[in-house]
Amino acid sequence: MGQLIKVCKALTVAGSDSGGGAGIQADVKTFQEFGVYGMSVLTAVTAQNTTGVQGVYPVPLDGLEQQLTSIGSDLKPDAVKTGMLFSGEYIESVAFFIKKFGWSNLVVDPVMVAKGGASLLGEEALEAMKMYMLPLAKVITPNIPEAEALTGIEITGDEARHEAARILFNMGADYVVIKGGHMEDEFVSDLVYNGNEMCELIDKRVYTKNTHGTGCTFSAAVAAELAYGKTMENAVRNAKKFIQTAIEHGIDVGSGHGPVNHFAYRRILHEQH
Ligand SMILES: Nc1ncnc2c1ncn2[C@@H]1O[C@H](COP(=O)(O)OP(=O)(O)OP(=O)(O)O)[C@@H](O)[C@H]1O
Ligand SMILES: Cc1ncc(CO)c(N)n1
Repeated sequence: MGQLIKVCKALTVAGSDSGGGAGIQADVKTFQEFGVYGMSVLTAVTAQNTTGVQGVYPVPLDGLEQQLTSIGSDLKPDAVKTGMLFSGEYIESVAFFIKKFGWSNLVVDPVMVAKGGASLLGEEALEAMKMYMLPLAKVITPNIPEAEALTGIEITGDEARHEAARILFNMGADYVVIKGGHMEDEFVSDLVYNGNEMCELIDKRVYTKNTHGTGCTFSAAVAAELAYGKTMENAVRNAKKFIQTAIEHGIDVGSGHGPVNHFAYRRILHEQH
């Protein structure tokens, strides 16, 4: 007779990346690495590889809603992460179901544009993101261009980044993490704001072209840690360690921007023991 094991569960609501480095695939791989049971609701299928995005095919709205209902009627996630949400209409629907099922520990990664420049969210969706998703978020994890789009502030230095964090906090998230991968410094700093204190998570910049999926992986790691009941402070600190190791040991596949290494953290821990 098999033994049944109780596990923590995390759900990602995002787009599929056929190339396996970002989107749903990055999220579920990351959940697995953290020992969390991963579930997924697809908003869209992207035809994508390390050289870019070749196509975006949304899942029909009723298909999105049925997936959310299927999860909600049977499996209660301990944390939920959203990534590519495709459109304002889809955002409104996802927010409706999150409220309906009372899901908490929501990590909103406001994915807008893929690294190569392809749009993953309609411009009309910005208002829906602010109106429906941010008030539900435990944490929002924009990169610099996303923080700029949501706040209307040009982030040219620390002062502006702090101001953007305050504005995002006032839109309703309990915590704001503005990721610093897009800045050019020797160290990469992610700014964390809880409405009270600003704190920075800092590590050395890795000079590599293999950074596909960094944002998805970081926010999925935060969700996995929240699913375990970790505090936000510990969740973001451990997620930063996880992504740093994954970038340092990037994977050599494809001819373009290769993916980060989702199993590096576990491998390295094993090698050390
Ligand atoms: N070259 C790098 N070296 C070290 N850490 C990095 C590097 N690039 C990004 N990071 C880290 O990776 C995480 C994601 O940051 P980034 O700003 O790249 O997100 P993103 O733009 O949303 O990523 P994505 O390409 O998936 O959309 C952050 O924790 C950031 O500090
Ligand atoms: C499906 C998907 N979601 C998110 C990103 C952001 O990197 C991507 N490239 N593809």
